[in-house]
Amino acid sequence: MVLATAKEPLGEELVPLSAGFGRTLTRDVLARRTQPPFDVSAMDGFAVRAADTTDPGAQLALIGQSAAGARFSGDLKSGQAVRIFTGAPVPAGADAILIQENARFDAASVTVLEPTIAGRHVRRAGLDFAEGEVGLTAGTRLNPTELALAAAMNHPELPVARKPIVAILATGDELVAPGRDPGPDQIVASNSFAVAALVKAAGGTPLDLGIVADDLGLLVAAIQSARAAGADVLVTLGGASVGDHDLVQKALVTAGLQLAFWKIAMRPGKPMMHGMLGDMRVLGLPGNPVSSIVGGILFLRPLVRALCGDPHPDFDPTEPAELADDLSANDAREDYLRGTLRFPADGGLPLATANRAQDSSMLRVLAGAGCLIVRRPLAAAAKAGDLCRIVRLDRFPF
Ligand SMILES: Nc1nc2c(c(=O)[nH]1)N[C@H]1C(S)=C(S)[C@@H](COP(=O)(O)OP(=O)(O)OC[C@H]3O[C@@H](n4cnc5c(N)ncnc54)[C@H](O)[C@@H]3O)O[C@H]1N2
Ligand code: MOO
Repeated sequence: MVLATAKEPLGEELVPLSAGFGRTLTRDVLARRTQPPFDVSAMDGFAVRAADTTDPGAQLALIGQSAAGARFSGDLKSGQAVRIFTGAPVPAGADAILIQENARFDAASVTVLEPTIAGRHVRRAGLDFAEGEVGLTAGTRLNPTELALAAAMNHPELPVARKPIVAILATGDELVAPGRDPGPDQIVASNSFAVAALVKAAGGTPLDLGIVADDLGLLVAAIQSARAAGADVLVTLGGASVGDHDLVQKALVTAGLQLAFWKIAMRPGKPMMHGMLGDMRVLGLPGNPVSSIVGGILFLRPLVRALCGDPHPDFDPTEPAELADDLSANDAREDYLRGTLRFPADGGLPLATANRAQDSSMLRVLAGAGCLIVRRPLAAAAKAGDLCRIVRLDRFPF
């Protein structure tokens, strides 16, 4: 349902290559030229006709030089050689390179020490790609190698999806920003920093709306400020449950939210909500730090990827592992247990151990976790050695 709100990328912009890393292409990118554009030497040595080198000791007349960026413009004939360097155009009439280690030479002549064969050390024109070929496809999230390829294809800038703006609103009378002096009943707000980093990692632009107290009027004003700022997505943190001070849903509805769902069969993250407020997507994450971060990984990241035009935003973030310990049967909520990983020396599947403490307030446990162990709703008890699925936290993607 969340991804259904992001069927199309948000729009296109051209960015210079230097700003392309991590951006998602909106179109196929075709080669604007052929690479290499001409036959090129792959080695330092001599351009020759291979047939002239079959007899060790054969002597060839040295008639000129071809360097990278400055070709030899004449024709090479039988019995002749041209001094050549890596990256230089192979002269017309030559069909092979004799590397200099296999020759003796002076200013006028070359003596063959080892024969070469036709085509040896010659990179043919178009070896890498030809003009008009598709080098990169729409939906690609640009990595370093792809940026280099785009440059080689002679593109100074690339068409990419506009970055989604994700407004992040922390709620709660008890919250103060890090580094302040919390009052006697207050705690330090932490969730926004994780959610903002997840947004960035997924390719969006986080917009921190700060902390708003549990006050209907203030909440409605903050929600409206997200719309005014042009947010594509609003993430609220906290106030999602059923308590008297959980006003976020009421404020969202007052501001015009069309609620799509509230509460899911998941632990952590049960009181999650989602809907549309005009054309702004809203994800209401629970306030417990672990709940908001796990919800961010499983729901917000795919949404941001979809808005960037990723053709597979719903890819499965889980991978196989082996349970290191027994696990008891699960209840009706899909569970994401914080766990540690060990990697067997034989290169087999990682071994996952569920942490004893699983309270959704415990950030130190989450930060020390290598994975989330996924337990399906109503999963039967499991034994050490059983296969399981994990979401790795020690590396992307998440
Ligand atoms: N009677 C019921 N009570 C609760 C239920 C329920 O089903 N029935 N669900 C529980 C579950 S599960 C969760 S999760 C929490 C989530 O509730 P809220 O989204 O309303 O979250 P808050 O009450 O605002 O906060 C929960 C907890 O997290 C702290 N918090 C909030 N925001 C932040 C932040 N930005 N940074 C750090 N910590 C934050 C807050 O102080 C609370 O301790 O509801 C259960 N209750
Ligand atoms: O399901 Mo709530 O998110 O754990 O504590």
